[in-house]
Amino acid sequence: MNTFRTDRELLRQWRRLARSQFPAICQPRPAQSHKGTFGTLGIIGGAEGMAGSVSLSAVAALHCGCGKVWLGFHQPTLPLPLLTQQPEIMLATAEHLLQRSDISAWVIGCGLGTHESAVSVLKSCLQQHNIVTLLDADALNLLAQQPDILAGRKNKHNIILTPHPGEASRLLQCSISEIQGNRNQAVCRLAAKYNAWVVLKGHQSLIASPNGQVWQNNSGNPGLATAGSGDVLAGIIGSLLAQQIPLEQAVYAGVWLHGIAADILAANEIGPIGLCAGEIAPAVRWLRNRLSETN
Ligand SMILES: NC(=O)C1=CN([C@@H]2O[C@H](COP(=O)(O)OP(=O)(O)OC[C@H]3O[C@@H](n4cnc5c(N)ncnc54)[C@H](O)[C@@H]3O)[C@@H](O)[C@H]2O)[C@@H](O)CC1
Ligand SMILES: Nc1ncnc2c1ncn2[C@@H]1O[C@H](COP(=O)(O)OP(=O)(O)O)[C@@H](O)[C@H]1O
Repeated sequence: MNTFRTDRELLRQWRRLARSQFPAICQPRPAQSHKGTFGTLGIIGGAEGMAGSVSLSAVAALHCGCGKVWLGFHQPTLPLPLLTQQPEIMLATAEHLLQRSDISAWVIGCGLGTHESAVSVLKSCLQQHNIVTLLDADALNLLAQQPDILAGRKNKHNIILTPHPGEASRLLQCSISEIQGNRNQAVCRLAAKYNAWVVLKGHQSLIASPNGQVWQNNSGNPGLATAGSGDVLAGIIGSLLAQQIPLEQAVYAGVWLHGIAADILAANEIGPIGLCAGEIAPAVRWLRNRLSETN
């Protein structure tokens, strides 16, 4: 199941790059490890009609190696079909999940919606918990509408924003063409405005640190331009954060793994045309295991 053909030299190059730039994701699992060793990711979003978005994030997070995943749906009752699709994932309402104190990292926003009730869920997440938190999709749309949402937050350097150009244009109140016309400047402006880590997604995603250092990712292909692919990225980065991979490496490596997975899939005749977001996770799992092999 899910074995991918890859050119040996290419795999050697990926190993070299990963071991030099993000060594923490290349470590084999210690023999004495248990599920608690690899952290618990809490994912909040999935309002009515959008349960698929957080489900994609959660499945990707498990395939990327975190120990446990909790899904908190922004719905009064749980969407039951998901229970059978991936029974490893633990389910709760957003309200209940936010009461837990055993979460190692949060991802919030995929399919969250932008109603008033979503604002209070986002505020609770940011204010009750001071651990590393990734904001995507509707969490970014809410932040664009209410920039003071982050105001009560003690530590903003453990906040990661992952806008696509449309979300970036809302956050900076400018046009998408202005963002795309100078992506480097846009990602720096976002990092400075919110004093946070920012991934400006798209072809050659850019990552800016809160102090304005920019890194460009070169993996990936237009197969990733498909519904839910950003939700998968959020799950991958969240998974690495939950595993206590240092924040900088988790963000860089998450973006890189997501892109290489799409390249592996395309080389195996899965896309780029018609690649589905749910197909990315098994390729990420395969790749992480190849990177941690000793030869
Ligand atoms: N299965 C599911 O439940 C899915 C739920 N999703 C969720 O649906 C919600 C809304 O997503 P929508 O796609 O409707 O809204 P978006 O805000 O993502 O996109 C709306 C518009 O923004 C612009 N835009 C988006 N990406 C762009 C880019 N890369 N470059 C230039 N312009 C761009 C386009 O004009 C686009 O029509 C989010 O919360 C998201 O997480 C989506 O991720 C898709 C899958
Ligand atoms: N042409 C492309 N080349 C490389 N990566 C792409 C391309 N188009 C989209 N992507 C990647 O796919 C993901 C899309 O995310 P997003 O727009 O948030 O999707 P969704 O909201 O449907 O989940 C991002 O990680 C982005 O960098």
